[in-house]
Amino acid sequence: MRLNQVLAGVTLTARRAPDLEISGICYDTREMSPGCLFVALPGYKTDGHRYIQQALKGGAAAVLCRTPPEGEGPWLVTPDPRAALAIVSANWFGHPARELTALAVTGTNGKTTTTYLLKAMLEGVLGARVGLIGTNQNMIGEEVLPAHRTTPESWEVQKLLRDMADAGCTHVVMEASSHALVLHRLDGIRFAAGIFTNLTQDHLDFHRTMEAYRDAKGLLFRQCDTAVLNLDDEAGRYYAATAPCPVFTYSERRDEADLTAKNLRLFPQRVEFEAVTMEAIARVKLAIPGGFTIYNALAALSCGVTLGLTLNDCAGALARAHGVKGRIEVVPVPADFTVLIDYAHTPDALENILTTVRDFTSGRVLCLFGCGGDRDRSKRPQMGAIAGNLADVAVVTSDNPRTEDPEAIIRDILAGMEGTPAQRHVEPDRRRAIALALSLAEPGDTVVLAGKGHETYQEINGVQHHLDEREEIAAWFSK
Ligand SMILES: CC(=O)N[C@H]1[C@@H](OP(=O)(O)OP(=O)(O)OC[C@H]2O[C@@H](n3ccc(=O)[nH]c3=O)[C@H](O)[C@@H]2O)O[C@H](CO)[C@@H](O)[C@@H]1O[C@H](C)C(=O)N[C@@H](C)C(=O)N[C@H](CCC(=O)O)C(=O)O
Ligand SMILES: Nc1ncnc2c1ncn2[C@@H]1O[C@H](COP(=O)(O)OP(=O)(O)OP(=O)(O)O)[C@@H](O)[C@H]1O
Ligand SMILES: N[C@H](CCC[C@H](N)C(=O)O)C(=O)O
Ligand SMILES: [Mg+2]
Repeated sequence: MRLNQVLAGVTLTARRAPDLEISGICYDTREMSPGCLFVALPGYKTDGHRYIQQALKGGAAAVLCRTPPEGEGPWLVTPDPRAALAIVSANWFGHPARELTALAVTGTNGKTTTTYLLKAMLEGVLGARVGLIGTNQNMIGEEVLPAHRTTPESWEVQKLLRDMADAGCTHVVMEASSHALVLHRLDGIRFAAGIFTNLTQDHLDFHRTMEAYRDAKGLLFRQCDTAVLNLDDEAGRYYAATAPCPVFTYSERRDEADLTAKNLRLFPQRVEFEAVTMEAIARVKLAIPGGFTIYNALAALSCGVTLGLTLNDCAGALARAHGVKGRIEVVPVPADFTVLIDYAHTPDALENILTTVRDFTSGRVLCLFGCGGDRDRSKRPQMGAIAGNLADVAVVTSDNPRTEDPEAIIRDILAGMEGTPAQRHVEPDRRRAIALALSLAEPGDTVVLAGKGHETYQEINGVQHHLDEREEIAAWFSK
């Protein structure tokens, strides 16, 4: 493709490059191919501008950057290379989002679950082929592709959208992380609906304050036809008052919402309720337990209604939907206690899962958990306090320590557990901690392994070591 075609819509403040042919676009010299346009991204760990000479030596046809390198080029200067990367990527792939009905889900918890409900709903009601982009995996219809982050870099997002459109997908549902919104990974995509689940503490290492975190998520609504908002959440009410697009609201508690849930019934393996709009009432049955599941269902149903589907059809499709890997996943075990794996890695999620489990447990609740390294540290004592107050037995261990000392992370957690009633065990090795938790379980108990959900690895010092909690549970029972 010609460089000028790729640059359409990009603000350029200086240019020392002719209109040459380029073979692709790249933002990392470690994954570069000759002839590409290298986009230098100013980063948090290093700066892509440091790698410009390396990129040129490696055969980059031109460089798009914020500060020009020494020499005559070929280079082009743009004030915000991350924003520019999104535009050139969309140009390269021919704006695939325009060929799809795109839906985005943002919020602290429930994004992955809600995207799966939406996919099941659109497939069930419309018989549509639906793409999915999110934490667990990316999907083109039924085809599964690995995911490395919740929302990939704009180049990867646009490539996935192209592949989806070419494969006959009519819809895409994706998670919009707050990082992605701030870092322009979704720029240039118009969403038919942007769905907000909830806002509670997470990622303060990146956003610094809850207001900044809220505003990051709010960026989504600048590029949506409709904002679908949880009116029971303070941030949801804030967006309802400030979103620059039409709003559709859902709630369990506020009758002024466009869609409400009535007659809620929680069972050990499912939830049931009535979904009510001005026009219709539908009975909803969803085979995922937990009070928070009702909110995820309301989010999906609201989105269906904004797309013009009937509430009844949407409810019918949800009745056939099932749970998501690593989200309140019950692991079958040959014992008279229950073991479940859940992705709760925020204070709010941990509180929700432990409260939910308590309602259906005749014996004790045992909670195994840790906290991720190189992430929001202020979550740690909060999660400690929640486990200490809501579980009967807490097994404190490691999550993904990343580059931090696991013992130091555990100390941060234990600080919040001071004076809480739970019986406490500390075992930094997660494998051994799982065995310990299982050995402590008695008939009627529930063991919750929290934090790693679908993950099948543990990241320690930049290396991903295989660790699948399902395998650990099976190994313990086969001993
Ligand atoms: C905080 C954050 O999001 N960081 C992202 C950001 O990294 P960065 O700005 O720090 O990049 P950097 O390492 O300083 O490098 C700057 C530039 O130099 C380039 N480079 C670097 C080295 C080299 O040898 N050659 C080279 O060209 C890099 O490719 C990059 O373009 O831009 C990079 C390129 O796209 C991303 O890989 C990186 O994601 C990192 C891996 C990450 O862990 N992100 C997490 C926090 C994240 O995005 N999480 C969210 C939310 C999760 C959720 O709640 O669900 C997600 O969407 O997954
Ligand atoms: N609506 C909800 N409200 C509060 N907690 C929830 C909700 N839905 C799910 N959870 C809890 O949060 C955990 C993560 O759920 P899910 O993966 O759907 O969220 P997510 O927003 O995609 O998370 P991430 O940001 O890590 O991708 C679940 O395992 C469960 O404990
Ligand atoms: N998307 C989240 C996932 C956290 C998962 C948890 N297992 C951890 O490592 O903290 C993050 O990157 O913060
Ligand atoms: Mg997710």
